[in-house]
Amino acid sequence: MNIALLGYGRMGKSIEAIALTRNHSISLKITDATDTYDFSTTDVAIDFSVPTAAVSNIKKALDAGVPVISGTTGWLEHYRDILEYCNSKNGTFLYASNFSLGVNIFFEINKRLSELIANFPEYAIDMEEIHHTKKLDAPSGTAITLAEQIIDNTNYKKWTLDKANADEIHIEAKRIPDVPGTHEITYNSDIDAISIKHTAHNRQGFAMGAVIAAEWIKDKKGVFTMQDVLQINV
Ligand SMILES: NC(=O)C1=CN([C@@H]2O[C@H](COP(=O)(O)OP(=O)(O)OC[C@H]3O[C@@H](n4cnc5c(N)ncnc54)[C@H](OP(=O)(O)O)[C@@H]3O)[C@@H](O)[C@H]2O)C=CC1
Ligand SMILES: O=C(O)C1=N[C@H](C(=O)O)C[C@H](O)C1
Repeated sequence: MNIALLGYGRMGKSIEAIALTRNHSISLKITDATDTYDFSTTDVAIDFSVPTAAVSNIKKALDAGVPVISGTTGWLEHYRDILEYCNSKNGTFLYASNFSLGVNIFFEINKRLSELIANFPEYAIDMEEIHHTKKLDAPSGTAITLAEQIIDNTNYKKWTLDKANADEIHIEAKRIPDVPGTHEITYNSDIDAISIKHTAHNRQGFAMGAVIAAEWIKDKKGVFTMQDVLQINV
């Protein structure tokens, strides 16, 4: 399979390394909006770029009739527009805030734990995410997914980076050099605390997940998620 890399930073390079070990080739590397987007030999495009470039990158791939995967975070206010755009082009699109198998298992645990805790208001929630200092967005896309899952199952109404009201989920976003990605959710009562935590040791899980998603999506039409790819259900 020929893969176009829309964004060739930390993740683009990790994806390239894994794609080559799985006998794929890289057809295109884009690092700037002024680059030439020649998709003529591309089977699937993978966008891991910057929040301000993701929408344009995704649309360019869809315009060329190329299935596109995006892992870029920080652009999700345009997610619905992209779904409509993809459908209007009879195209193929998959976004995930986190492509790693471990985090996708963690998402399912988070959903179940929040369902269980929903009936017990004595537990107050706190969420922490830690990433490297070069990360452009806060909170992380993964933290937003986790918070949205909890909001779907409980009386919490929204998430905030600031001091939270009782019906808000506080997300503490810490930036520490070289940390690939840590997410922890704690439910605290006067009596005890329940915590779940995922720690990425490196970027390999994200990159492997993106390549597996690209292999899976290649001949499909429509809008998909990593749940479709991994079929994890608790
Ligand atoms: N979903 C997931 O599983 C994961 C998502 N991410 C997300 O992926 C994104 C990229 O992360 P990471 O690789 O660490 O970031 P990097 O900053 O290392 O890479 C981003 C790259 O995009 C380039 N770029 C800038 N403008 C454009 C453009 N118009 N088109 C294409 N590329 C462009 C940058 O070039 P330059 O440096 O010259 O500006 C840079 O090389 C982030 O949003 C991050 O949050 C990261 C890990 C996992
Ligand atoms: O920027 C990163 O590095 C990461 N970004 C994603 C996010 O925002 O959740 C996924 C992972 O945590 C690493």
